[in-house]
Amino acid sequence: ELYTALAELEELLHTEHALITVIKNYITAQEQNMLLLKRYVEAYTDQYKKASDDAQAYVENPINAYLLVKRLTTDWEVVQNLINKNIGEELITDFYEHTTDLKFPSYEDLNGAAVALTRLQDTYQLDTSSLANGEINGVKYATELTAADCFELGRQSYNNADHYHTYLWMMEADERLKREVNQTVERSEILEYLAFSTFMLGHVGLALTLTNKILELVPTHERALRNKVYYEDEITKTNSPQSTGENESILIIQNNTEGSLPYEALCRGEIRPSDAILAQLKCRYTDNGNPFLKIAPFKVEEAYLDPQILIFHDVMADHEIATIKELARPRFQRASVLNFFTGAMEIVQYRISKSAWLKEIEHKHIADVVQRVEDMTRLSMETAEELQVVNYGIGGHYEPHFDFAVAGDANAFKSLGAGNRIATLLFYMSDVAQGGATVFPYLDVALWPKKGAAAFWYNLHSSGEGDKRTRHAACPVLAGSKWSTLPNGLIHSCINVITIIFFLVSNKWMHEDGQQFRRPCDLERPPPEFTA
Ligand SMILES: O=C(O)CCC(=O)C(=O)O
Ligand SMILES: [Fe+2]
Repeated sequence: ELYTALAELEELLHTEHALITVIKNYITAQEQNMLLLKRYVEAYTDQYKKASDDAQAYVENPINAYLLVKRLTTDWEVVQNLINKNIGEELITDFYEHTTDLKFPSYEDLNGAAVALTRLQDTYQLDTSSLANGEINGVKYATELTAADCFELGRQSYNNADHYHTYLWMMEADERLKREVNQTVERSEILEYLAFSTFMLGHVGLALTLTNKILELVPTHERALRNKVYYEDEITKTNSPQSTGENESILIIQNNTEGSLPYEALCRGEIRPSDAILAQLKCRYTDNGNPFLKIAPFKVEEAYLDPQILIFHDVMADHEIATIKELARPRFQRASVLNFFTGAMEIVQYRISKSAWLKEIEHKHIADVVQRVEDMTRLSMETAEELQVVNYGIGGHYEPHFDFAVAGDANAFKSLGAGNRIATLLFYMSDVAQGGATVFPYLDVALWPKKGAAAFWYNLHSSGEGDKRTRHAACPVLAGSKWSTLPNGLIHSCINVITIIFFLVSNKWMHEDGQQFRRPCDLERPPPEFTA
């Protein structure tokens, strides 16, 4: 699976280069073969012409007689071999034998990439035809899609039973087909998918009109003939209105309920905290009381006050970022999520990225970063020595979630080692051209990734209870590549009823240590007016 991390998609360009080479080799070999065949046929024609002038005189010459026999025996055998020669098969077998290190995307990748595009389309409210023009928010990023490219997007949506996007992309394919000189797809095929998706979206009248169009193009189209009867029956049975064409298309688009989730408006940068809240936010230098930081204090920006969300600027150097990326690349695995009911780690559509874990002892740069986390947060890193490196793929995202385990859930606690995740520190290791913000739907806060910066917030109240206001999401990456690093599991140590139960069932309780002097426990509770 390659589409879930951009770092892996890059490798596909090597594959593409190898494919270009093999196709070129095939053409050269085929051309040489043709050249030889042309020479033979010219020689045959030449001799034949000479012979036909006077056949008898020609064969009376013993050399001519010999050559005639030769041409029709060994020469002909050579020619037959040239005609029969399967250059393609040889080249392809050889290609696969010698390029075992090349990565090939699978059909799941194709489907994943197509779904990602439709997700981006919804989240960022991108108009289908601009996207097909290779434009994202007015910036031209890619080449134009052909009718066949749009058709394939529609077909992938159809495979996922996503009729709305099937409809949008098949409409676009049909539009584009009208303008294509060398048509890349059959119109009847587009119309078939269009008819089916409009029917599934509840517009049987339009489905019938589209099916009639198929029959104008291919009067013997068997499926269309059957569907026509079915749709006509359906119209009489349900007393459905006849098609209104254009108006009905508008209705289909307006009735779409996808893409209207509130957090997506935050992803688009349409919402921000009130001016009253923003006016209170400050930037400052801080040494966190650490003498070591006196001459090089941290640059801290407040992104929100209650709960506090901080941005630390310039806390990861370019050379550290390069080391971390290099170490993580070969180890990427699809990020999974804990199933609270079964306790198993699962791969889910709502979290699309790849992760790798790096240990402090692997490289000085990692140890330096881990030490910096301790200096920044004043939390002990004893229980959080691993760094999780994340790279998001096409449309990669993580839908709204809490970073703390839901109270009362023994499985969730088990996965955390010991105790709940007290805080999250998120290093951004790349700028993201468009999209990819970390958003907090309950706070109207959006943090835009900035290379070398880090976001920090407490997930738990100091009582140990989860702070529901910290619910957050990673918005889909619209353009660019998003890399981030999270020290894993900053562990809280407040002993409450849940953790006591956990102690009793776990043998890892020795890890439950470290933060009690850094962030003392108290009885602070979530504000009563807030219910998530
Ligand atoms: O990458 C982001 O913006 C957020 C990631 C996140 O929420 C997580 O990994 O828990
Ligand atoms: Fe998170």
